[in-house]
Amino acid sequence: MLIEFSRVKSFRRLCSGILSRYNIIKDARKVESGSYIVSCSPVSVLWMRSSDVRNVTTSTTLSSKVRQNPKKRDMSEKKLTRHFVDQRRVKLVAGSGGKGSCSFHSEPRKEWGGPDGGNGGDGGSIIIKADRFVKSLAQVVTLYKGEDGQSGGSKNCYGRNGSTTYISVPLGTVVKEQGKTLADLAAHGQEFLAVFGGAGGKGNRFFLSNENRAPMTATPGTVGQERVLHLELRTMAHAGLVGFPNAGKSSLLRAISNARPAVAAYPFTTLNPHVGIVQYRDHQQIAVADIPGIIRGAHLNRGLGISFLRHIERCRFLLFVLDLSAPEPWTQLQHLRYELDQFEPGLSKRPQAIIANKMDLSEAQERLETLKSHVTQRVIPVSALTGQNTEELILHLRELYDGYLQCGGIQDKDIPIKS
Ligand SMILES: Nc1nc2c(ncn2[C@@H]2O[C@H](COP(=O)(O)OP(=O)(O)OP(=O)(O)O)[C@@H](O)[C@H]2O)c(=O)[nH]1
Ligand SMILES: [Mg+2]
Repeated sequence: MLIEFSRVKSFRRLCSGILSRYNIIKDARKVESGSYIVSCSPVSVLWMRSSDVRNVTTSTTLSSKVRQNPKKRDMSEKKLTRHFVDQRRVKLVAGSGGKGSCSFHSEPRKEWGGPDGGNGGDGGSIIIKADRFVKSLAQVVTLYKGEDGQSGGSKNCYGRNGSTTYISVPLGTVVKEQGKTLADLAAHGQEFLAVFGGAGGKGNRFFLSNENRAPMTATPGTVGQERVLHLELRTMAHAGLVGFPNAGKSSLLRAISNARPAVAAYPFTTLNPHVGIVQYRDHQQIAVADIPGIIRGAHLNRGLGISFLRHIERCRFLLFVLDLSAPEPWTQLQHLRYELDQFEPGLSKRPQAIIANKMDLSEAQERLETLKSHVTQRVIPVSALTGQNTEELILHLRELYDGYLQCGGIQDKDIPIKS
C-alpha cells in the first residue's frame, strides 16, 4: 500500500517508531518538497495517526489546521484586528531649526576679534518610504516628531542638522491629505518627502558687513512643517471573500489559511477584515481577505456599510461565498453583484470564483444543481466546517493568481482609489 507523507517530521516519527522496528515499512521513496511515499502493509495504516497521512498535499496549512492545539483559545476580534492595519491617520511634525548664536571672538592681544556666532542646524524632515519587507501599517504610529536642529555656538560653530526620520510602509501605500492623493508608493525604496524640517537660524557672523562690523543680530530657527496625512494600502489582499453575513466566510478562511478569524452562528461576527495567507508547495503565497458580511443596501451605507465595499475594491479577484443552507442561493449572488456594481460600476466583473458553502448539509446537493443551472461560471462546492473539497478551491485560487500574473494582472495602479 502506498501512502504519501506530507511532512518530513511525520515520516521521521513513523520511522523511529514501532512500524520500522517490526519491518512493517517495506520501502520509502523521497519525492519533491520533502514528502515521502512509503509502501507498507495495510495493517500498519491502522497504527498511523490520521493527521500523518494526506493523499493530496497542496497546502501545508490544512495539515496544520488539523494539528492545532484544541486547548489554545481563539483571539478576540479586537486583538485580531491589531494584526493587520490597512489605513492610518498620522500627524507629522518636522524638526525645528536650531537658533543662531550671537557671540564675539576675544583672545589675548585680539580683544575685538569680531562676531563669531555660528548658524543653527536645520530641523529633520520626515520621509515616508516604501519597504517590501513591511506588510501592514500596524507599526505606523499616530504622531511623528522630527529631530530639531542644534543651536549654533561661538567660534563659528554651526549646529548639527536634525536627522531625517523615515516611516517604512508597505508597497502600494497611498498617501492622502484631505482626500487628495499626494503620492502612491508602489516600488521598493520609493520615497515621499512628507514634511520639511525648519531652516536653522543665522548666527551674528552672518550679518557682518562693512556697514556693521559688530552685528548683535542672530535669528531663531523656523519651526518645522506640520501635516496630517492619511495612509492607505491600495491592495489589501489578492482575493477577497465576499458574501452575506453567516455565509461561512470566516470559517472558509480558517479552513484554507493560517488566519483565525472569529466564527459564530450570528450575523456580523466579523467586524473588520482579516487577511490569511494560503501557502503552496512551491512557497508561493496568496493573501485572502475575510471581509465583513454585506447586506442589501450596503452601497447606501446599510449594515456595516460602504467602508467594507471599499475593502473589496482593493482585492484583485473575488471569491463569492454563497450559503447553501438558504433556500435560493443564486439570489444571494445577484444581490452581492448588484451591491458591488452600485458602489463601483464593473467591480463585480473582476476575476472571480463562486463558492457554494455548507455542502455538508442534506439539502445543499439539490440546491447546488439548481445554482449551477443559474450561473455560467464554475461553482466550487465546499464545506468550510468539515474541510470537504477545500483543496479544489485552493487549486482554483492558484489558477486565478497565475492567470493574473500571466496577463500582467490588474496592476496596482489600475485599481482606482476613491477619495
Ligand atoms: N454546516 C455548516 N455550517 C457552517 C459551514 N461554514 C460555516 N458554518 C457555520 O455558519 C455560521 C457562520 O459562520 P461564519 O464563518 O462566522 O460566517 P461569516 O460569513 O464569517 O459571518 P459574518 O462574519 O457574520 O459575516 C457558524 O455557525 C459556522 O459554524 C459549513 O460548511 N457547514
Ligand atoms: Mg465572519
